[in-house]
Amino acid sequence: MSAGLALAGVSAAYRGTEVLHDVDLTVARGELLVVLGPSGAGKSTVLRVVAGLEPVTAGRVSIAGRDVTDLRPGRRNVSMVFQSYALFPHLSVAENIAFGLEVRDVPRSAARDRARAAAEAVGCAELLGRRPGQLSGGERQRVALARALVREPDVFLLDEPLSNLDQALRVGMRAELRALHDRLGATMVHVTHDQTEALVLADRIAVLRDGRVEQVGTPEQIWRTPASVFVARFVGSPAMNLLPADAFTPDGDPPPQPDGQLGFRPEAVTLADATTDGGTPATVDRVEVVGEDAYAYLTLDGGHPVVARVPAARRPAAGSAVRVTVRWPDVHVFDAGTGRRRTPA
Ligand SMILES: Nc1ncnc2c1ncn2[C@@H]1O[C@H](COP(=O)(O)OP(=O)(O)OP(=O)(O)O)[C@@H](O)[C@H]1O
Repeated sequence: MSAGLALAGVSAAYRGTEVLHDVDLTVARGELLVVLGPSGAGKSTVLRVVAGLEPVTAGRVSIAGRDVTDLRPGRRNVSMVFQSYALFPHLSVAENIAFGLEVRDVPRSAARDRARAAAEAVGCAELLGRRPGQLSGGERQRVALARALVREPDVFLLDEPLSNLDQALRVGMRAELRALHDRLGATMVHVTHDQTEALVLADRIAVLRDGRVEQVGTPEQIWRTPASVFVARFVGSPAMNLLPADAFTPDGDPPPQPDGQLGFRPEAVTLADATTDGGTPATVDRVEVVGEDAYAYLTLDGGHPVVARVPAARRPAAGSAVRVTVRWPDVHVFDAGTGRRRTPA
């Protein structure tokens, strides 16, 4: 794997309080890595450390095979796109895009040509004469991307660039961003707290929790074999069900160590009439219909809550009694103490 970016044993602190702890991450050249985690996990700090905006307290950062740990931001050849877009309001779109080039002494006419090419690449060439105040959120986002692009960086750092857009625009821009990545063959690190965005966009996802890397894997690995209860519950909506092993008996042959905590996704749950044999008795507390799907919120006999995803056309009625079945192959077993995965990957 040729190295686009590597963090090795990186720690970082704000005013003496460590917020990144011994982070190891590698991003291959041309790879799109999404850093996913809840608010405060340290996602932005990872980007700031790579960009050189925050110093490390331990570890090394290298970009395109070059150790940049002690280099100032301007010498690292990275471009960062912020959630706020950070455009200069008094400059035109063309000047905003070219700004990074002019401070680098690129001649004016060359800078103008490159700004136009970057604007064309992200579909905002018709906006070059406007000012940021005259743009929609989606248009500002394109301009911010063009400004990152024009510098031809070794690594793009994207800090929640889609979070200020409405849902429809976010979905559209997400696909465009992925297409742009593929066209450029760019090395990108994209930060988000949105698990769907991560699953759709990423080559690989790094899940961050309290300043530590909890798991790194392809979207499929993160989804199918979450390494811990934290990852299992963070990815997927509604969240994976989690029960103590003695509260519930799945169907079929159990794995070698069926004790600990059992996790299963809402879509792994089958509901049957209360009069059928087998399964665990439960009561339906409430039902939410979302288009073709329905989410049934249940309480098992014994008091544990479970969510089931079923076809809306076959949803149970609130207040009714049902039987809940889950098959062992759909069950993830986690250690009750550490929360780490027990069932093999
Ligand atoms: N300038 C700062 N001074 C002190 N503490 C900070 C500073 N910036 C961030 N922190 C703290 O560092 C930790 C990590 O913050 P960071 O912004 O990297 O998290 P994040 O995962 O990007 O969160 P969000 O999704 O909310 O942006 C948090 O506990 C935060 O409060």
